[in-house]
Amino acid sequence: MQPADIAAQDRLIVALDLPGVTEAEAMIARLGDSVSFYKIGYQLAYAGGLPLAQQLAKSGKKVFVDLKLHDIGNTVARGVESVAKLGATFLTVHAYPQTMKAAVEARAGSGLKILAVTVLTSYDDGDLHAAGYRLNVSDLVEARAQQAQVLGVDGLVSSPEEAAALRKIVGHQMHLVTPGIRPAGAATGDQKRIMTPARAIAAGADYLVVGRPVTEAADPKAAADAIQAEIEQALA
Ligand SMILES: O=c1ccn([C@@H]2O[C@H](COP(=O)(O)O)[C@@H](O)[C@H]2O)c(=O)[nH]1
Repeated sequence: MQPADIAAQDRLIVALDLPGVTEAEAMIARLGDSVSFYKIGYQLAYAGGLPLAQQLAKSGKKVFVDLKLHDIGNTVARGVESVAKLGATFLTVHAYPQTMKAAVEARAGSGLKILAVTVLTSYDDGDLHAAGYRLNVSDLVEARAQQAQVLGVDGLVSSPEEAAALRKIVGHQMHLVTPGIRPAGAATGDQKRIMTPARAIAAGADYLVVGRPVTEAADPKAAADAIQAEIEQALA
């Protein structure tokens, strides 16, 4: 799907980083029609969130299963086959060649799209060097994007800070999905490479992943509506 084909409302993906299914269902009910795309990550997946993912997909919402898989190829492939049965739209794997290759082969014939996590948005150059990498963030993101493209991965997860450079490398053939989104004045938390929703869209991001600025807002629906309005304005 080309970016022009993505409905504006689907560009906001709300991360349901909540303790359980009861809390997640309450948040989904509060957000109502304001949000059409949800992300289920570690916290909720390990607390019964995968059946909820299936239920959400059946109800017409789009679902991003953010499990950031990374293991030997066979294990990744079998995990991808299981997630493909949930009806989810996106599944993340870490951007290591063996992992990406196994995931892409295993999702063939299903509607599931594989996203490769390039460099986590909570990392800066110092964090990468502390982890033993010689490359800085932008060089590693770009190198991994090139490998992902060659391997047929469907999309990339990066900070919006890298979106413009990634567009030049991968064109419009891959989805650019960007966490690290902070509306002006929002708390940064543990994110290090951040942008506002408007700047992320202007930089070329297709999808914006937003968790705490929505789920921890006093009025989550109003927070989501404000981000949707910012996205629409940036697209106009
Ligand atoms: O590089 C990455 C990859 C994934 N994430 C996930 O996105 C959300 C962001 O939540 P906020 O509360 O808006 O910070 C969260 O679920 C992460 O696991 C990411 O932040 N960075």
